[in-house]
Amino acid sequence: MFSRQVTKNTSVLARGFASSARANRKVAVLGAAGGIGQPLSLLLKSDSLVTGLSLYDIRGAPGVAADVSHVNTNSEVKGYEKDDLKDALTGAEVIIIPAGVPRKPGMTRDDLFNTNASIVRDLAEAVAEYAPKASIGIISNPVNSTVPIFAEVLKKKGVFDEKKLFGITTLDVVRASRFLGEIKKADPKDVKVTVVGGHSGVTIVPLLSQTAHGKGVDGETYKALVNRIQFGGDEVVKAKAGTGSATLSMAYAGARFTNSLIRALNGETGVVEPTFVKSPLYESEGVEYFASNVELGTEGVKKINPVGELTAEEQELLKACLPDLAKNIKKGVEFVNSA
Ligand SMILES: NC(=O)c1ccc[n+]([C@@H]2O[C@H](COP(=O)([O-])OP(=O)(O)OC[C@H]3O[C@@H](n4cnc5c(N)ncnc54)[C@H](O)[C@@H]3O)[C@@H](O)[C@H]2O)c1
Ligand SMILES: O=C(O)C[C@H](O)C(=O)O
Repeated sequence: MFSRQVTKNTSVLARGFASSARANRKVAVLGAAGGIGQPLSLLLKSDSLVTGLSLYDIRGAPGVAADVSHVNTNSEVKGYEKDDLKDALTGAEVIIIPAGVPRKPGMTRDDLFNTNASIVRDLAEAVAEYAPKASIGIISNPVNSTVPIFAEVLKKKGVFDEKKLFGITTLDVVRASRFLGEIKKADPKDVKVTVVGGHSGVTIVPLLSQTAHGKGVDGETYKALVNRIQFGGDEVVKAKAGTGSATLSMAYAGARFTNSLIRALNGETGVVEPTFVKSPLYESEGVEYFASNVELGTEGVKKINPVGELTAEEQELLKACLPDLAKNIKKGVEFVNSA
């Protein structure tokens, strides 16, 4: 799937680990029996960089694990459910979390807060206890709030490392690349779009001017494209008519992010992914977490790239994003600290 990377991976692994044991890259998926969790687990099983898979869900993960474990790649797969979180997390180096409820038509991501905030908080407590040094990727919505929730729990437990906590916003760039590719009749693999901000509605800020294909898009086409990137999630929620939100494209995006993270942890240089992290970029405006292109390294976040030059339209988009994002972040922080 990630063939270009895989070719590169092989050479990096060959260089970095030829004379030693293969790096332990055990990945835990929390929420592994869900709409995202199942295809994500399959994609991770087919990633040669993943050496072990620990699949946890409150229900159903042992069945998913038994199924996925028959795929003939080298990694070990184990399934855990109910109270087995300790065993699921022990030894995990990367933890990807799609646990929580998805939207139904008419809902915003923030409407999921009441249910998902406590799920994410409880999982964070377990991670702090059983895998405090792991790198963590959060998929559960609302990402703009669940990442701060996770961070606050880790801070309270004294194990927060801002280099190792990521909100997964890869789906926004996957969509942007596909939608712009459709308009420009270009292969999406050649269409790289930077998307910054957060992961919901107007907090999603595509920077089309920064890509050759996006530069010439203007007028109504520009407006419609920005709207489609910002509200692509709603398109899927509506089409699924009450049965959930994006699962397959999210699994693809989550597997891509995980593959990039592991390549960087393994020592590959120049690995850049967009992700929602603790960021200095707009901290002075009360926005403590922000998604931008982030260079990943052996310790997690290596360098947070600035947003670059913006057009007047993009400045307007950013102006609309920041207050909403600040509110979502504050809500997450207060959820943990007012309890
Ligand atoms: N970041 C993104 O771009 C993005 C994209 C799509 C969906 N999402 C979000 O991902 C989440 C999951 O979506 P889905 O479609 O897979 O939902 P789903 O309902 O199909 O699956 C969620 C799974 O989480 C499990 N779960 C619930 N509480 C748990 C807990 N405490 N520990 C472990 N597992 C638990 C459930 O049993 C279920 O199997 C939603 O919040 C959704 O909004 C985020
Ligand atoms: O739209 C949703 O609720 C799920 C996800 O955040 C998405 O962008 O598809």
